[in-house]
Amino acid sequence: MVMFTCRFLPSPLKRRIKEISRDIRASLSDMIEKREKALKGGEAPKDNLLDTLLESNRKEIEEHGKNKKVGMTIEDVMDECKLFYVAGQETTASLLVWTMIVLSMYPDWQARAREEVLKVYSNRKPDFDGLHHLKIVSFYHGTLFFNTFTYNYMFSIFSQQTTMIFYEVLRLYPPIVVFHRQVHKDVKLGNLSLPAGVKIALPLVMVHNDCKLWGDDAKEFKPERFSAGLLKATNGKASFFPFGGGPRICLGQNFTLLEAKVTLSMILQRFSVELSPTYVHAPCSVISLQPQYGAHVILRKVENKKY
Ligand code: HEM
Repeated sequence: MVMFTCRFLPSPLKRRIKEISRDIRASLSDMIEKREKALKGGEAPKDNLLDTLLESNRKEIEEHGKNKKVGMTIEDVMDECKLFYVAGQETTASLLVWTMIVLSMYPDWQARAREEVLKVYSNRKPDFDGLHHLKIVSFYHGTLFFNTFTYNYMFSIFSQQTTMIFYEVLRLYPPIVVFHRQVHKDVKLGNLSLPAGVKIALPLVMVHNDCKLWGDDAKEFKPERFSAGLLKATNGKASFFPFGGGPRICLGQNFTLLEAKVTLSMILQRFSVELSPTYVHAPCSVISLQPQYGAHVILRKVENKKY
């Protein structure tokens, strides 16, 4: 994979990428070895992704001992760890950065979100139960996606709470702006006939900003469009998919919204945020969507008697 994607890069850069890839592999392999030894030695699994993977793998192999095809290899475990890190870290950071920028641009929404956070948590550390009471930051919704399979899948594993502000940020500034797919067999899609093997790109950022789908105010930040739920906001159309869709939909979407809600709550409890005069609005996609010249925002401690 590294070889393929690096084909057109200058040699020193290719060498550096290979070095980094080797270092990551070595460090992961070392961690896995240590945890495997500890688990085999009877230590209780820790509550983290690596131990969960190793433990479930061990049980699977124990149950189907003679079948060599069962269970993950160390390479598989390493790939899963890398995938979760890459898929989860950059994207969540992008969501939070754009949220901070947008709340600096819309102080009224910032004030509404802070008021709600302080009402629910006061100066306490945000906990899971309180997240369900965040109406501006979150709301109850029926979810919508492309097909019954995905709908059921989403419905069954994700809580019904999501985020008005975060959804509007994800609509206007989706961390991943385009998906790629390869057609496996000849298929007719509307007026298009796609032969097997063709690669297609779906620029979701354009769909998210399309006036025909979202109305004349499509380019404006209006979290209230999600106030009655996703189904209502999209009018039943597949016009909002920051986490992809179908069987390969993002595994971390519920987790990321939870993580982002806790982080935003903690920031709003303590700080107000405003745009610096040096901020230049220039979204650009470098793996994830980023503010090209940085997120120049000014944080001020909130005048809150509780602090
Ligand atoms: C704002 C945050 C996030 C966004 C916008 C996002 C978006 C996406 C997108 C667009 C996909 C591809 C879906 C497709 O091809 O249809 C994806 C896949 C994935 N995401 Fe996320 N993601 C986010 C956070 C996370 C987090 C926090 C984790 C893990 C903790 C995570 C784990 C994954 C995994 C494992 C996949 C691959 C699923 C598969 O191929 O079966 N993501 N994500």
